Amino acid sequence: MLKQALHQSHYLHQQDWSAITSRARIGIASRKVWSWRPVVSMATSYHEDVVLATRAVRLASRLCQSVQRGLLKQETQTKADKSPVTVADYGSQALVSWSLAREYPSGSFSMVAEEDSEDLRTEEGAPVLERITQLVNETIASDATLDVAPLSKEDVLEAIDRGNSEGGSNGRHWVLDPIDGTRGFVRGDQYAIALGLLDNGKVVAGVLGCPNLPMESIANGVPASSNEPVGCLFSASLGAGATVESLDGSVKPKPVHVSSVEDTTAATFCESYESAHSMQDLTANIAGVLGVKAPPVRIDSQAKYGAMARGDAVIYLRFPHKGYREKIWDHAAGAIVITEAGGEVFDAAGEPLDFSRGRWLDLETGIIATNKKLKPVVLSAVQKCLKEQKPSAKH
Ligand SMILES: Nc1ncnc2c1ncn2[C@@H]1O[C@H](COP(=O)(O)O)[C@@H](OP(=O)(O)O)[C@H]1O
Ligand SMILES: [Mg+2]
Ligand SMILES: [Mg+2]
Ligand SMILES: [Mg+2]
Repeated sequence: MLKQALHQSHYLHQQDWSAITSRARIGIASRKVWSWRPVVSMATSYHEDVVLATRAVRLASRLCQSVQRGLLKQETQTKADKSPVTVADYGSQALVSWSLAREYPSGSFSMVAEEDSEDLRTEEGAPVLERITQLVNETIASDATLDVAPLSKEDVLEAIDRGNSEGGSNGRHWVLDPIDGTRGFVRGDQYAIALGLLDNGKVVAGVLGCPNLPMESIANGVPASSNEPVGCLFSASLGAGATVESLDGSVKPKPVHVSSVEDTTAATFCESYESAHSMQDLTANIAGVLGVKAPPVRIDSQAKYGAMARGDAVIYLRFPHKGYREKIWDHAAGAIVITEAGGEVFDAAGEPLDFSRGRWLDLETGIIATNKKLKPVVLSAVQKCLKEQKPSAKH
């Protein structure tokens, strides 16, 4: 009902919207005026949403960086689904949620996010919650632009649980993966803070904070050391293109474009570092059919989408093992960064990903990203290899 009411208010206030200059819109938006937002249309600008998302992702990135620097073993728990979750996953979700929700009138904020507070509300979770609250407050206190009272443990739990929306095809919903690539994070490798925005079921904006991704190309793998700054922030919004800037703000945003390579033998591909997340024998077959010569670039998280958006790799192949269901937060921000950089993200049927169905993505076997020119030939190689796959290894 609430979503329906908000949806209607977008229509009611469309005239107000068009009367306001874009400069004023940004100023007003940051002063918590949201109810007059229009429904998605060609004329809709999501610039101010990107500004808010960027601020939230930068804040969360600082917490993640600080935890990764001093990562202690006891700061990693195992969730029931056997994926690791750290105090940084929770802390990042609490910070992004807190940072965004304070810009909305009470009750009008909706977010679909990976984590929830259930384990933190148990006796065993009490010290973990204590630590998360401390990290969240340290991060807020270190930001000179934020002059607010410290959050209580209850505030932190509430902020985490604001991510419990079911999303769907109506209204606006933020989509958050507070740490994508937790395994990479724990290993000291790549991870991303991935924040997208859905408007009536379509991803309209996205920000990817990649604290360990070098600003220089990783086409030949991630260099062990580099003089270039490390830490990228990719952002995109519908019709406005995609950009990369440094996470610390020292390098200003510049437009990014996917690779224009048209010859698959000159193409490179990327995939998950974790072989449990994608069938690497299948992706090797697909690469073989395409005549790809270079070995795959294997990195964790949606940092792959960011790297691809600036041309570091030409094709992204992801084929989870049988029974795995993809979640929207693992792809929403990355998908818009790629599409706004001129690429395409699709499943094995060639269909774009459908983010309108709730917390899960229902798709036809696998996720593929590449440039528009290569889509048909990559798709045909994918379909050929899937057909030839032994029935036992099939999805
Ligand atoms: N068996 C599996 N198959 C495919 N993806 C999986 C998986 N188990 C976990 N994942 C997802 O893969 C994500 C990491 O992506 P990548 O493989 O590109 O590094 C994880 O995100 P989290 O780390 O946020 O849990 C998780 O959602
Ligand atoms: Mg996880
Ligand atoms: Mg994830
Ligand atoms: Mg995650």
